[in-house]
Amino acid sequence: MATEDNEVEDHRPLVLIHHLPSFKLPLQDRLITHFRLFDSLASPDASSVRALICVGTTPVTADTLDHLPSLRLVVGSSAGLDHVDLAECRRRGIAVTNTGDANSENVADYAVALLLDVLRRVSAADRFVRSGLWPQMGEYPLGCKIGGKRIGIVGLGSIGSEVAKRLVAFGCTVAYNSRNKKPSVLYPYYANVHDLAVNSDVLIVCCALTNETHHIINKDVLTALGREGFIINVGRGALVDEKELVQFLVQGEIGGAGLDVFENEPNVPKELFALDNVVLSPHLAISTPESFEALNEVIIANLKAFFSSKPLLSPFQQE
Ligand SMILES: O=CC(=O)O
Repeated sequence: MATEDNEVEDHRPLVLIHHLPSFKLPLQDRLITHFRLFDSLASPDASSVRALICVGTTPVTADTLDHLPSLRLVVGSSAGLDHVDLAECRRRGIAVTNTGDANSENVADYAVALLLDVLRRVSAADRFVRSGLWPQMGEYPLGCKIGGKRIGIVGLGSIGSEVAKRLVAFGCTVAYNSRNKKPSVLYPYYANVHDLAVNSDVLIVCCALTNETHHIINKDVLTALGREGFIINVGRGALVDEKELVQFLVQGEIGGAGLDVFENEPNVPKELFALDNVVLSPHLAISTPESFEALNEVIIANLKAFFSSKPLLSPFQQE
């Protein structure tokens, strides 16, 4: 429609891209076809905006929401939403979406990659070759077989289920812990993580970070996992008591770890750098071009549904 001064009226709904300077939404340019974007809480548009995209783990706090009196939707660009004050959103009648299961396969692949790397010592072998040590090779420390390992999955949501499927194909056995036993799942269920650890060679942490799951992997669980046990974390850093984990690794009281997430990202405890039985990764488990496509689609679909008063595609549901 043309306005009086012949400018074309812009019907694209207004959306706030909420991000820390260090975070950028992959494929953000594609959103511009559908939405009018701005990215500052200080903008005059903040008072009227109804939907916000939260980029990465940028915090959405009560203070953020105070700038946005008309806000009715927070669209998360991650599966985990521990950086969003969900209780405050609920109190203010603001709906929240996450990425649903759009990236579960990518994250599950990465959990398995970390597990293979730690147990078969792939990154350590790579460092060994690159540092020119192969010609003088004496006894190279052996890795261990994947098949037959008892895998304990902490959080059998869509990521955990994909991990289970993959590791069963490797000949592993799977058991799990989650808030509730899942009636349709045949893997053995342990109501607490300690008992799961006693009966596992590897713990794979895939659950959401909440008040209940904060430091769910603590000293007792690490002790139960034992010197031959391994831990893989693709959930959130604070699911593991990182200080304890570092102590256990430095003292050789657990077998090794594959970590994509840390308690105080991007800071990684320096003690881990010297350990060949630890694989470190900078919170990359979801990051593939395919996953960025899927992420973009789910964000657009949620926003379109919201602005046309249809049911949201992936309202956040706690596992
Ligand atoms: O960490 C990544 C995610 O929660 O999607």
